[in-house]
Amino acid sequence: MIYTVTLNPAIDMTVYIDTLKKGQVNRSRYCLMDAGGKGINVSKVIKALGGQSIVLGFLGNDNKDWFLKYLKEMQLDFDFIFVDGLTRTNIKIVETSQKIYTDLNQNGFEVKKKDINHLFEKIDKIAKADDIFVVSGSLPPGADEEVYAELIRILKQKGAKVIFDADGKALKSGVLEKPDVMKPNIHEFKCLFDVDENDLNSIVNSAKKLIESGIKKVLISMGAKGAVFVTENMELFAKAAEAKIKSTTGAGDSMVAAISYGLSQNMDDVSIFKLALACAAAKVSKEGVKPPEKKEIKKFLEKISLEKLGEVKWI
Ligand SMILES: Nc1ncnc2c1ncn2[C@@H]1O[C@H](COP(=O)(O)OP(=O)(O)OP(=O)(O)O)[C@@H](O)[C@H]1O
Ligand SMILES: O=P(O)(O)OC[C@@]1(O)O[C@H](CO)[C@@H](O)[C@@H]1O
Repeated sequence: MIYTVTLNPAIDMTVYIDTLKKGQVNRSRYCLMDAGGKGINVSKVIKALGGQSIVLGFLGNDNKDWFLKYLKEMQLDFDFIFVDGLTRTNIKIVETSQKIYTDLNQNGFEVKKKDINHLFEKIDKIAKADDIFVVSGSLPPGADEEVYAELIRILKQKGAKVIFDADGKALKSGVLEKPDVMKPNIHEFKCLFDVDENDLNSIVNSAKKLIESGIKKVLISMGAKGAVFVTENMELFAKAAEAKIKSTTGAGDSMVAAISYGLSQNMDDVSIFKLALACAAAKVSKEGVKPPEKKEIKKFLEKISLEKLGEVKWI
């Protein structure tokens, strides 16, 4: 089974506006609301791919009804730990005139020590060998930066596979526990290594250090510039597939969905990377944080071309 773990979910409010004017009253053209947070977006795309997953993590008690209704309508399975307070609302501004995408993310509800202990106990009970756990997103206030590291330790002791996507100090401590797969974007990757984001070789050489440390696959996403995939056997680069962009939110999560689904189906690395790029392109073609449909993903899959590193001309 695939489990996605989201400790800081969010109601994503995507606001479409021609141009955002700072310091003025702005009126949106329209706005979409989605139940989000990284792992939840991953589960949406796993479902679109025809896979099954269970959403785990925390959810705020005070506004849980709307959120749960959304997940039920999407036919997603979930098993949350409910905590005091409101699940945060994150604002995603899409400026249609200039294609600028701005995120305004909130801190989220405060979790207590007992909530964290409950989470560890629950995951310790659930996890079995060969399960796949996606551990992703920011930590809510009250959760110390070691929480992901401890979670990865518990999961690895059980023999579960861990796909990890975090930022900052939580990323730095989690990486030491050697998750099986990592999907940092280039900014997150720069928390770990002092790389020049315009120099593909320096990115690959740093990713190889993670592979040498025992991490099996590292996918570094670079927004519109594409992505790099480094595994024990290969180093690949691909440009982002051309797409009519409606919202970039959740593009990285779609890649994580492809990796987890691909692993659950024993897909090879090349197929996993292609699927990740196709899922990302299909996602950015959707408004708000809506998952793409399988037929849309398939259409993009035909257009993905990979380049072996060494033959790449960097743009
Ligand atoms: N502006 C864009 N144009 C074309 N493709 C894009 C664009 N933004 C993202 N993508 C595709 O989505 C992939 C993931 O994007 P990105 O690196 O922004 O992930 P991320 O920061 O983890 O996203 P998120 O946190 O919103 O899920 C990219 O590698 C690319 O294939
Ligand atoms: O604040 P975090 O947890 O880092 O990111 C949260 C978030 O931006 O990630 C998803 C997109 O990846 C959105 O659904 C959500 O709002």
